[in-house]
Amino acid sequence: APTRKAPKYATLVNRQWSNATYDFIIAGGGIAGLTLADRLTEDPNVSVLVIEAGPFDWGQEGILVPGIFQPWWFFWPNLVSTPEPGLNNRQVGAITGQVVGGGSAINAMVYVRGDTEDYDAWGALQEDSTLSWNDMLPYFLKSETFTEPDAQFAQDANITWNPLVRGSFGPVQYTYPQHSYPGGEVWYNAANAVGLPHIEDPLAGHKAGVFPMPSVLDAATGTRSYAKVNHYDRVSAARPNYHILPSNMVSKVIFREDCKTVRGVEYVPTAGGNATVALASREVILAAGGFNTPKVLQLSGIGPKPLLDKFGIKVISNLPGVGQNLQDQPTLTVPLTFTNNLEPNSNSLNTDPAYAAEQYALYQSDKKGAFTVISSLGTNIAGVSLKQATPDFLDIVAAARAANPADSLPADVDPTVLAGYEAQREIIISQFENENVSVGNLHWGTSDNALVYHLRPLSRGSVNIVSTDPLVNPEINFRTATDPIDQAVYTALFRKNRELFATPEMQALGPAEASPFAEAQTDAEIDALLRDNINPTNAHQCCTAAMMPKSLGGVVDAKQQVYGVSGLRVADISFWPFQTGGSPLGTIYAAAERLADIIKAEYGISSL
Ligand SMILES: Cc1cc2nc3c(=O)[nH]c(=O)nc-3n(C[C@H](O)[C@H](O)[C@H](O)COP(=O)(O)OP(=O)(O)OC[C@H]3O[C@@H](n4cnc5c(N)ncnc54)[C@H](O)[C@@H]3O)c2cc1C
Repeated sequence: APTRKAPKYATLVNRQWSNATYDFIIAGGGIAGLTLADRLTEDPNVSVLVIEAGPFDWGQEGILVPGIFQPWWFFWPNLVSTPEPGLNNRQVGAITGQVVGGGSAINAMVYVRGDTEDYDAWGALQEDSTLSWNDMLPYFLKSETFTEPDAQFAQDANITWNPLVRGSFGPVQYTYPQHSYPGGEVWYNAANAVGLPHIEDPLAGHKAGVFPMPSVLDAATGTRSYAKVNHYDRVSAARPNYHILPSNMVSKVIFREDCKTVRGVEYVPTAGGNATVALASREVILAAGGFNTPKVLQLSGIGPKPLLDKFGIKVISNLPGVGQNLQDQPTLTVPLTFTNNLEPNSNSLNTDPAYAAEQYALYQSDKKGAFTVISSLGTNIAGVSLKQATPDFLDIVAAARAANPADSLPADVDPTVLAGYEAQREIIISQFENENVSVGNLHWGTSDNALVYHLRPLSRGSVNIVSTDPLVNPEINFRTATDPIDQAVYTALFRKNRELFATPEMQALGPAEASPFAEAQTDAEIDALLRDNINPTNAHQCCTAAMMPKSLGGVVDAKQQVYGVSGLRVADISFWPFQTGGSPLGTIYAAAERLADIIKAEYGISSL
């Protein structure tokens, strides 16, 4: 591979010029984008431009301090779903970050890897893929540094871990919040009492049981460890070859005369204005997240031909899967009242100014206390397998197998997309049978609501452009709860949450579900309640440019290269075939580390 001198520009590009040339241009400076940019620019001869739709944050406490958590600073504006057919046509806000660092700058910092079966199945779905849990584990370790909590605190807070699955040298810092509320221990014991055992290490590949949540908290500073800090600030001073252009949106990928080989990108100011072209001598890498990567692909002529034809976009590669296969991890907030809740709890920072002042002083002096916890979240969570959720789990499995997969997708679905869904569906149903694999999470932050998460939906949604204007948001249709099996699984999880709150441990606190939740008792009543109250998104949108064979509606190959063109890859959460049982951030960092090695090997790019 040719080696070239890096251009001598200021590291932070804050002006634009036409036809600037880089080796790699990355669309989107979120988790995947900045991880790749960092690793590729380890070689001083490789130049990288990251074009990011959002601005740099200005170090506000709402981003840095978990207890002050104000994610709305950088929500992508005006993102709303279509009326959701499975949710009584409710329209819901769709959330994703628009800021340097992407979701990592505003997320809830919960760090939980997926199950071993997830990564093994992703690899098995794709020809020539080496992807598996064993392949991913070294990249999890490379991506992160775990700081052990104080030994006495760990013992008191049920924190245990297996050092073999915890990294020590990577850029992403994580530890545990240095705080626990008394109600958290009660809930922990109640979870044990309903058959959810203590998990030694939720990062070891299984987590069907209860555990304290690891958090991407930098133990040294007490602040959020996010991609801007761990993959840009950490290295930028020494990397004149690593540029970020903030507040600009890639509108489309542009191609050479052969209509196949990538030439660069066109981009526009996010606030509106003229388009500019930047050229990539090697590759363009899309890392714009689960909603926007498919949008950029479609605007570039890569997507379902009928959609592209509708907007008069020249078809570069007819890939019916682009923008399909949308999945999230729906959430349900169960409102609660208590006659005898313990104080302090996760509401106390809001209701008790003296407590808040004392905790803030403790945070400032020792990086400990309630401000190390994301406000509104507690510190414990429980993964629940379908068998743990309901003794009738095999009935749900049988019903899922008996159903016709085509009934779960829109009538006009492309046959390849349907074939891919059928393959995924069988994998997910077999996960339902596995007592080690979680299908949901239960969480109580110790105040006035409990959360029930659905991790492995069978329903599939879509993201499709509605305009050729790059500043217009795509149409987002989650199609949550359109598959009846999802409702059966969610009902089992909802009942499991009730079982937990009915234990003597929790009953001592006098909890009651608020109306209309308390009234819902039969399966039919719970089904109706869920349709009125499920939030289709936990901001974990994924899988809209999936790594699967083209015959299965896939968009990228085993090296995450987009089918039908050369010089274009997808690095972000869009490449996932289906959701894992974890929270996404750790998998995205690790997968980007893995992709960086794939690209470096191809071009002979050196590492530090
Ligand atoms: C409020 C919130 C809470 C969350 N909580 C958790 C949690 O606790 N744990 C967890 O694991 N995950 C959590 N997540 C999810 C997690 O943060 C995301 O899954 C993750 O950030 C996705 O990484 P990514 O690299 O795929 O994309 P992102 O990190 O979303 O980065 C994509 C970037 O691309 C930019 N972009 C988009 N379009 C363009 C374009 N056309 N041109 C240029 N730039 C573009 C965006 O502005 C964004 O910065 C949460 C997310 C949110 C929003």
